[in-house]
Amino acid sequence: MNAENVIEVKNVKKKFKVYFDKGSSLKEKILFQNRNRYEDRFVLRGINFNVKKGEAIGLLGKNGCGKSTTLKLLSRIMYPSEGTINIKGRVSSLLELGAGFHPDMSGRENIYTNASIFGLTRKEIDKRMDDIIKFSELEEFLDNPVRTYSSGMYMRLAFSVAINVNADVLLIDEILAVGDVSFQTKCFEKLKEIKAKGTTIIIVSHSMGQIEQICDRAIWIEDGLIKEEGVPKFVGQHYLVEMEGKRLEKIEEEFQEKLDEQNINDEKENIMSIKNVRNARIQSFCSSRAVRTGNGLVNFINVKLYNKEGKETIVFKSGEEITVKMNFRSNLEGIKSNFAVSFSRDDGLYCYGTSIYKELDYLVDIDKTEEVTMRILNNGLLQGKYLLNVGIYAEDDIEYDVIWNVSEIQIMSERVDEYGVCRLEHYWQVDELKLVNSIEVTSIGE
Ligand SMILES: Nc1ncnc2c1ncn2[C@@H]1O[C@H](COP(=O)(O)OP(=O)(O)OP(=O)(O)O)[C@@H](O)[C@H]1O
Repeated sequence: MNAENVIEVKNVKKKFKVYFDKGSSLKEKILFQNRNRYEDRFVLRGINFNVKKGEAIGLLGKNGCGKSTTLKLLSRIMYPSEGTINIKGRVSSLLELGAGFHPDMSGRENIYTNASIFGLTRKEIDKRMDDIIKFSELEEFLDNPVRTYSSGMYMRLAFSVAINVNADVLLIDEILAVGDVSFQTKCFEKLKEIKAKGTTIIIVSHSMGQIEQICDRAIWIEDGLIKEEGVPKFVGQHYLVEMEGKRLEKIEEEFQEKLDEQNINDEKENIMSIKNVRNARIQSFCSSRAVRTGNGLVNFINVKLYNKEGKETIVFKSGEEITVKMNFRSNLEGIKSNFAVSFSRDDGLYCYGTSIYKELDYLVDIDKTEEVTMRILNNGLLQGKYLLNVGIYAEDDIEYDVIWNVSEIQIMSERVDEYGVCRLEHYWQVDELKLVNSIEVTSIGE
C-alpha cells in the first residue's frame, strides 16, 4: 500500500444474486419449487480510487448506482466479489439509520454496544461518554429505550458515537439529512473539525451543497463505474447537467408518445363531421394548465412548437430557434385580427410578449389566412420550465381567443455560469491601468 494512502480500492466488483419470482401463494410455491433460478447482477463493475489521510471524498450518483454498496464494502459489512480494498486504521461508520442499535436498550446502553462495535474498550467508552451525550443533546432521553426515539434522535445518537471513537476513517451515508437544521450545521462544523485533525471522511449525499461544503474531491459513480472524479463543484455540475438532460429526454419521449396518440385520434376524427373535429382539436392541443378567455368569434384550433429541424417538440436548448405555429377558425366573415405570443416562467414571471400589430402595425385577414407563424431565432431563455401564451384580438383589443399556458416548454442548457431568466448578449472588457507613474518613480530611484 502506498505510504500516503489511507484507502486503496483496486478493481472492485460486487455482484448480487437476484432470484426470479418463485410465486407468492402456496400452490405457486409447490408448483414452482424447482424454480430456484437467479441471475448475478453486477452493481459495481470495477472501481478504482485511492484516498489520502485527511481527505474528504463525496460519492454521488443516481439512485441504485452503487454508492451505499461502496460504503458497505469499505466498512467491511460486505466483501467484494472481485478486487481488493485496503484501509489503514480504525473505521467508523454511519450507514443505515438505527443499524447497530438495539431498540429495547436505552440510549446509554446502545452507546456502549455501538462504540464497542467500532473497537473501543469499556474504559475508553466511559472516558468519552460525557462528550458523546453532550454532543447528542439527548441528556433527558438517554435512559429511554431507543425504539421511542424519532429518526432525528437516532441520528444524533449514532453521529455522536461515530465521531467520538477516534476513527481514522469515517464513512457517512446520507444520514445527516434527517437531523434538524441546527444539528445538521453542528454536524458539519464537527466534520470540518475532525477532518482538520486528520480523519479521512467518505460521505454519500444527494445534496451537492453538503458535498461542496466539506469534500476535497467528488467521485461520480454511474452504472457501477467511476464516471468522473475531481473538484466537487465541477463534478457536481456535470452530474446535475446530465441528470437534467435525462429528465428532459423523458419529457420529450412522453411528448412524442402523446403526439402519436393524438395523430391516431385525429385520424379517427376525420370520419366525423367537421364541427366535431373542430371541438375535439380545440381541447387536445392545450396543456392541462391552459386557461382560456375571449368571445370565441375567432378560435385557435391548433398551436404547435417546432425546433430548427422542423420537429414538433416542447424541449429546446437555450439559444435554439423556436417556431410557434398557430391555426384558427372564424365564425364570422371579413374579420381582421391581431396575433400575440408571450412566454412566462413556470412560477408566473412574465418573460416576454409581443404582437404582430404592435410590432408591424399589421392585422391578419382571417378569411385569407390559414396559419400565423412566429419564429424566434435565438431564444435567450435560461434553463427551466416556461409557459407559452397566445392570443387573437380584434383591432380594438377585444379578446377573440386568449389561451394562457397553452404549452409547457422546457429549456435546457449545459451552462451553469448564468443566473436569472434570460441571457443578455454581452461581452467583457478589462482596461488595465497604465502604470506610467510607477515606472517613472523606479527610474528616479535608479
Ligand atoms: N443485498 C442486496 N441484494 C441484491 N441487490 C442489492 C443488495 N444491496 C444492494 N442491491 C442492489 O444494488 C444496487 C445498488 O444499491 P446501492 O444501495 O449501493 O445504491 P445507491 O447508489 O446507494 O442508491 P441510493 O441513492 O438510492 O441510496 C441497487 O440496484 C440495489 O437494488
